[in-house]
Amino acid sequence: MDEGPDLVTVEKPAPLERANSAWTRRQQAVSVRRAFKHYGSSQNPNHVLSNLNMTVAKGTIYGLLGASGCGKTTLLSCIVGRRRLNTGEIFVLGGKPGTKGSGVPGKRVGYMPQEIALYGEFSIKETMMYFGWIFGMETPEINDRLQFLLNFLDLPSQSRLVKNLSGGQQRRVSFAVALMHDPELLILDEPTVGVDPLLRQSIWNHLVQITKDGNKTVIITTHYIEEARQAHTIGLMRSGRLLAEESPQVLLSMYNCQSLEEVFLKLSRKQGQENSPQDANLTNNISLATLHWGKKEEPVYVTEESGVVGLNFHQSKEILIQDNTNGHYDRMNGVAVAQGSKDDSVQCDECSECCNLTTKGKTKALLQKNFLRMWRNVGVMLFIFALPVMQVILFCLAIGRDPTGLHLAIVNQEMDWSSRNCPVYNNCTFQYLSCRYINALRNDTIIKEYYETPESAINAVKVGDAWGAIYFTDNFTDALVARMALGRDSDDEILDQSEMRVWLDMSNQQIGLMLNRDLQVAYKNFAQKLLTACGNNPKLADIPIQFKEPIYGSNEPSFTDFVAPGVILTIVFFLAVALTSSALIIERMEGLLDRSWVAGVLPHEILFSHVICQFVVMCGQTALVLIFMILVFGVECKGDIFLVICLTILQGLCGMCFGFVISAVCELERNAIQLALGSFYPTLLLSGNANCAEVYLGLPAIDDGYHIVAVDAHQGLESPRDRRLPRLHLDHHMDCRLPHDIAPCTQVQAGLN
Ligand SMILES: Nc1ncnc2c1ncn2[C@@H]1O[C@H](COP(=O)(O)OP(=O)(O)OP(=O)(O)O)[C@@H](O)[C@H]1O
Repeated sequence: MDEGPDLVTVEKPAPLERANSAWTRRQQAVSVRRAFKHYGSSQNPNHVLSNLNMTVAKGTIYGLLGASGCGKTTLLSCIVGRRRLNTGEIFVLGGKPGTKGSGVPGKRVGYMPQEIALYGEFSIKETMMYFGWIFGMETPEINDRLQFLLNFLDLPSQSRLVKNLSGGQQRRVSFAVALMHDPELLILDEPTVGVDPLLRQSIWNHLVQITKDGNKTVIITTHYIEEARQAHTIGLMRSGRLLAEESPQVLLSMYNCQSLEEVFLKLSRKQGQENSPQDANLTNNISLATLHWGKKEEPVYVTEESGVVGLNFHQSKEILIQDNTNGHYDRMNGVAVAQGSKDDSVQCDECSECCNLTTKGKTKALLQKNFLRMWRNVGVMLFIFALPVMQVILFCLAIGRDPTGLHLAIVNQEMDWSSRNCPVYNNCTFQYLSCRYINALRNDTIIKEYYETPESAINAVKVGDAWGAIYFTDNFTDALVARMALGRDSDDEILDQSEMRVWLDMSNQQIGLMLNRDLQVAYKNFAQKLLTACGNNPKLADIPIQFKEPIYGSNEPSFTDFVAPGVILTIVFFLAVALTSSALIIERMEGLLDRSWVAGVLPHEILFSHVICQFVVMCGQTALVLIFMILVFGVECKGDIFLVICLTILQGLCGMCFGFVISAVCELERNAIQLALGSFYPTLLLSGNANCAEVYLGLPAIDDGYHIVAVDAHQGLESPRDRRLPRLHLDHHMDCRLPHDIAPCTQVQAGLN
């Protein structure tokens, strides 16, 4: 039985060697050392990369193969700087990804993620423009490159929208984006899925072509293992480790296999057998060393340098390097200083770029992206512009007006029920005062329905046919006259008979209070007219409180005007919350944010572009809302309109910030929607905008001025106890002829005349 190849352990390097090895690592396109990565909490981690070493030489195609879920995408996302390792080191193009001046993420890499990660609302050309501008390319240059890529990848017309393309076409557009700026390092996560064999071959040919001169490097993952034969190196990955890292030819001959698939299966089986629980933490180097390689005499090279895993690793790399037409090998070994200085100069340029907040191209690309996405989405456009207008119209039509058509069940035992005759006298006649009072009730809000008995009227209220019932006794007029004439000498019976009795349905507080108010206002009007007809001062009908011209507002304030500012602010605030709270989430979920970040867009640039876009939208919404409120519905604006606009926009900015917080803390769109909706009432109620809250909660939108009148009149007239209080007061302290008589005096005066 064959024994595995010997493991050649390399001694711990001396300081100079270590410096050299660090230098050598920087010369590789990608070098990963002792990489560990897990998802989830540290208590319950899901280990994805376990002590992984990987070396990708410059100017090569590196095929990363492995079963689904073995960690390929995770490794690639760490290489492009989208994720961080838990421990370990990565060098990409001489620098650590994510550090200033490394150019990674940025235009030095071209990344094609596994998901499509393209804006569906964009055409192919717009997609290319977007990424081209981000990469700092000029428009004519982008156009040239676009033509080449359209032909090369056999793409449909450049004006076709990405969302209308087939899955395979979308993948090709995604591939074209990665190739767009002709990057130094191309990272392709399954680019050939859904691509026909002919095109797949031409893609591979292209990759071979671009790596020929040694300046471009490609890392590619694929599930079509056999197509990876065209790669210079193959990394076979399993369970977060590299089982082998070799050239395809060496692997095939080493394992005596016809296909790479067989090699992979062999290696996987071996690893499965060898990987007992106790050696699970050993490095992949050691587990490989224990494999039966079939070439007993050949040692496995395990050096920190190569991160070696397979046989003859260092050799195969040398061959590749020597193959490079521009003498890369020589430079690496002999002209190290020159190479180093080249890298330094690259870093320096990048540094000066880093100092700028953003670039013109990125700003242009991001702004155009945000506006185009909105413009092309009919739902979003309606949401942005039609919704606020609709809300304003509904508010102005539905809120602040008195309800109309309220049925009132009237039982008037003074009138002739059979002929329904209820005569109304407008002179100083004390007959049928009940009919005169009923005539004073507002006809626009109250629909008068006559009933024969109090029981039937009350029943009408109970079954919902009327909002209230009012009852006049058969000698109401006489009792009222006697009450006015006798004043303090009136007995209980006179007082009782002279009262109209009212039963209201108060289940709807707003309607109940409004009817209450109208019944009392009608009494005031009735008394004033009677006093005037009898030659008395109608003011005697008033309660002795004189409301002067208000310091602010008017004596008859409009409820609509009162609530309008709150409604305007609420509309602008919550529309801003709704628009921003999911903006980032959708892009994040579709992998669009990741792709833009890998292309070199920074978080503050994304935020800035959204703020600008949202600001423009908010200005439009503010203009629409104010035009409809003030110009169309005549809501009064007495202050400075400029201040109104500023305050409204500031409120919108608050909504936008709140939306961004939601966007940042929520992973899924539905969580964001839940949080945005759930925050509606707490925000409304805690913002001090109680009037607005009243409207939204459906609380009575009763005019404050009337409310006070209603409360006073209520205290003076309704309950027997309250009714006596003013009288006692009158008995001891007041003369009814004084001009400041209180309400009961009105009745006395009216009766005396
Ligand atoms: N964001 C994440 N949170 C938690 N676990 C994750 C996350 N992303 C990936 N994983 C897990 O990490 C493991 C490796 O996933 P990864 O996507 O890197 O595999 P892969 O080799 O690219 O698979 P495939 O070939 O199917 O794309 C999987 O078990 C996956 O469930």
